[in-house]
Amino acid sequence: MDLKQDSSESLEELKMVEAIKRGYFSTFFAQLKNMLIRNLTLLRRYYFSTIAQTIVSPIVFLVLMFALQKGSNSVYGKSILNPTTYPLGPLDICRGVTRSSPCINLMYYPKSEDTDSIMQLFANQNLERSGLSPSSDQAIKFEGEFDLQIDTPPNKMYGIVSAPEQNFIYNYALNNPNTTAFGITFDIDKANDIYKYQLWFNSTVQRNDTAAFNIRVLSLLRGVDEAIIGHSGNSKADIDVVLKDWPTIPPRSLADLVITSVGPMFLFSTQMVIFINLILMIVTEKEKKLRESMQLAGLKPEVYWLSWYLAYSLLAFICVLVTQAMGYALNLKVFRHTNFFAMFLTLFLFNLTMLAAGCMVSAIVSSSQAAVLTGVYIFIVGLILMGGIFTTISFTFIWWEKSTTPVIKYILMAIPPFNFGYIYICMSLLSAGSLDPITYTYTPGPSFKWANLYKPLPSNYIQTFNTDGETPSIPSPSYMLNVMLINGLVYLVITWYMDNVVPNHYGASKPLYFFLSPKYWRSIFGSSKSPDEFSIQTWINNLAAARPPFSGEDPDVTAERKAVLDTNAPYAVRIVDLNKVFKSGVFSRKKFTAVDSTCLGLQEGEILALLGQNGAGKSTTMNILSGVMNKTAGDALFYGVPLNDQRSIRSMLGICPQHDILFDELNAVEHVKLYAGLKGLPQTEIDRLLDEGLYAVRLLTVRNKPVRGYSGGMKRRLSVLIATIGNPKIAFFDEPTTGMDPVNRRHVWRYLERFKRGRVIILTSHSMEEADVLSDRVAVMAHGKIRALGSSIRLKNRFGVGYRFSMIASNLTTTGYVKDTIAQLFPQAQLEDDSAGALIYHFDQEHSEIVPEFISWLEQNQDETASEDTPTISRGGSDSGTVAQAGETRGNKGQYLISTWGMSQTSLEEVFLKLVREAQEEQKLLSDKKEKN
Ligand SMILES: Nc1ncnc2c1ncn2[C@@H]1O[C@H](COP(=O)(O)OP(=O)(O)OP(=O)(O)O)[C@@H](O)[C@H]1O
Repeated sequence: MDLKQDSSESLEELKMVEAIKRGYFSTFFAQLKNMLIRNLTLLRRYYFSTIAQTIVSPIVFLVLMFALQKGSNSVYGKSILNPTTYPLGPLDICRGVTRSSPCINLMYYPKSEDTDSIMQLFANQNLERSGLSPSSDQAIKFEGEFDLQIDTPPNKMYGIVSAPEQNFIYNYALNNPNTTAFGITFDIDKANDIYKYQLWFNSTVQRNDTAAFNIRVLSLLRGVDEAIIGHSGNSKADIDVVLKDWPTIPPRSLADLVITSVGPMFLFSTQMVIFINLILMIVTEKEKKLRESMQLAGLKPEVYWLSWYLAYSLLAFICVLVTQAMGYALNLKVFRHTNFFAMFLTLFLFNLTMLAAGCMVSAIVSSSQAAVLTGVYIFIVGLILMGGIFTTISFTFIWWEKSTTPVIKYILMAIPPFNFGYIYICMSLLSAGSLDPITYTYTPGPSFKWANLYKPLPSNYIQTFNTDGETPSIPSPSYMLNVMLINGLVYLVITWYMDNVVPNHYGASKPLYFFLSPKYWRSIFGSSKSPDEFSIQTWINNLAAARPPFSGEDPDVTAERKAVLDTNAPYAVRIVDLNKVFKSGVFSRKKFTAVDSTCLGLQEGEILALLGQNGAGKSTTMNILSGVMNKTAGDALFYGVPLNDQRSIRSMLGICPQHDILFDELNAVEHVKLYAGLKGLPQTEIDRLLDEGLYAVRLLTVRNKPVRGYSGGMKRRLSVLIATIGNPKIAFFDEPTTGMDPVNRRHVWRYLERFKRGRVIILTSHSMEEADVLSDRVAVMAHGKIRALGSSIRLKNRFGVGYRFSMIASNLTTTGYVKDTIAQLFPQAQLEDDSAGALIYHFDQEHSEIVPEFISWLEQNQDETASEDTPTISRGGSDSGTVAQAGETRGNKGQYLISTWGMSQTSLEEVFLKLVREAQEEQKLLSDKKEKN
């Protein structure tokens, strides 16, 4: 070993050891620096999510907050220049537990001459003030005695009655809640003109509006004070009033107030799990190219969407039923007292609409990371929106108030959660009851019937902020159901549009106005031009841009270029002047040609191997031909069908992509059934595939194992089998045997060899052996151009480096003699190697006629006995085509100059390397020239 090199390597090692031995903190900071660089690079690469997290997030939520504040300000921010006047009128008659149930207006104690007189006076003045006749039902009359027991609720409307004892008023109100509007206990010192009384009112009574600050209490106070003054005759009488609330006991039934106000938020959240999952499933399939793969197998996009939509609708259906069952089980009033079908329709339609919204998002978003992010965004925004709007019932109806700009209402109605929340609140108010937020008055709900869907909520349930006293004209729940239906339909239309115009993984998309093109509709409804109507000549004429041969182009490639333009040539596949130009970056104007004017004609039963170094343009060519990538120029004709008629072409294509596109959770049998089903194969053919097909690619024993447990080679074999399902007329195999062991590779070769009959196959490979064994013709690509084309033999003959002979001299002393003799007899032979008696000679291709003569010379000079135990030397690559070997019995022996010899012809690999080297030199010259200019 070289000492110098040895010592420098040791030095390097020492430095590394030193570096590793650095202190904890220096290592810590060095690692931190590297990880920070990595993380920031990742954040830059995932710019979509980075922008969403840092910029979009605060903007969206603050705008939302701002909008809610603006909505609220539009109510509270109004100046009230003409405030409403509230004249202090008479005391209205009481209302019982419900509006029409019996009640007592006023109960007083003690019963005495004074109190009777005061109450009588009060009744008279009140009647006068109310303008009612004494016989009116609305008049509050002085009745004196009260004829009911403490535990008997009133059976009619009582006016002013006296209580039989001190605690009667208190106990009666306690035993019969919400039946007595007011109570008064007097403490009168007539001698000194001191009139004290305690006024009982009920701050929780339903509908009686008797809270301390209520106008009814004021009316009563004023009336009683007037009566006292009238009774005493002294306007300066000392009147002292104490207000006291009734005792309260909890009502027998409480409103599900929390469920009313937060119900929309919670039911929205229940649905969002399904919504986010739908987006994730569809986008993940897009990201993994699984959808593309199924579409290549003939799956119609509309079927794809519908299949997901229906599958998730089923989940939504179950989710809604479980929600309702839980509502019943938990005895929630909003579920129990709402018509089952009305609730089901509302929940299910909301789910369907949200699923349509999910499809729309999936059509726009391309990565699973962005999908989750978008789903979570929608969830949070929806939650805030629902929290902001529906937790205060008045906000539900504010949008229909005259003072609210109608445009806000229309914007909100474009969002399904808003429409759902509105319907839910209507149901809830009628079924779960409601509580007046100002008076804390509970209103029980009568229940929500099917007919209520078609009627706006009764005005007494509508809570508003408005100050003009007008009840807003709100829509019926069925109107909002229709709006939700329209939401869903609009989302589905946007899904269809976006699915067509948003570029797929390979950057292919339709123009923004695609739906205006009759060609699009023809392709959907299957009336594309039949091959008979199609004129190849016209097609070729339209491709007038077909380029002239490149300077220095190989004559075989040029000949092919001409041949594909010949309409009489019996090609099943014609590729004419195919081009693909990529932009170097999103914002870059630099362009890069990945496929450069490719022309190829393929006949039925032919396998063409596309060879080329990494990045030569093989996969790009395959992707364009498969229709997943848009071409920049040129075209291809498959059995008379042009490339843009993808629906027709896909029915005759079989594709094995470079990277396995398989469903991890499905096994081989399920894959075969899926793709066979998409191709519409009969059951007998599916059964045949499951037996013979899986056997041919050696997957029979693992056919029921999920693909996630397959080795790389197994996955590849399954991909090969899938590409052959449905007897495609044309099949593309992009590196079909990569990662396979030699045994399985041979099984696949045998399978493809049988499969090629009556079809056209294009395969790419990095295995020269594969190309040699399988292909009828080989096309070598470099820098997007086809450099050489022809059978493997032809390429070897045309581009081969000739023949190589290796030999070992019979002993070391004869080596010099052998060399001299060969130099003298065969001056064309070039000595390539000479070490320890082993000689390697090389004949150029143009001297191939001398080769037989040289072989015969070697045979004559070989020591037969020595050859038996001397290993044969063969050079020229593992796949070299050795045509002769030493050790055979020969006739006339010469001087026995050599003990053994071997010969090899140029391998395809050498041809390939030579062509690639030439292409690289050419490319370098070209770029040097560009740089100089
Ligand atoms: N979507 C794309 N955007 C930009 N450049 C691309 C895109 N796809 C491929 N390329 C570029 O086009 C060139 C050809 O790529 P292609 O995948 O066709 O090569 P290949 O011959 O199949 O290579 P390999 O043997 O490694 O699969 C490469 O330089 C590649 O970087």
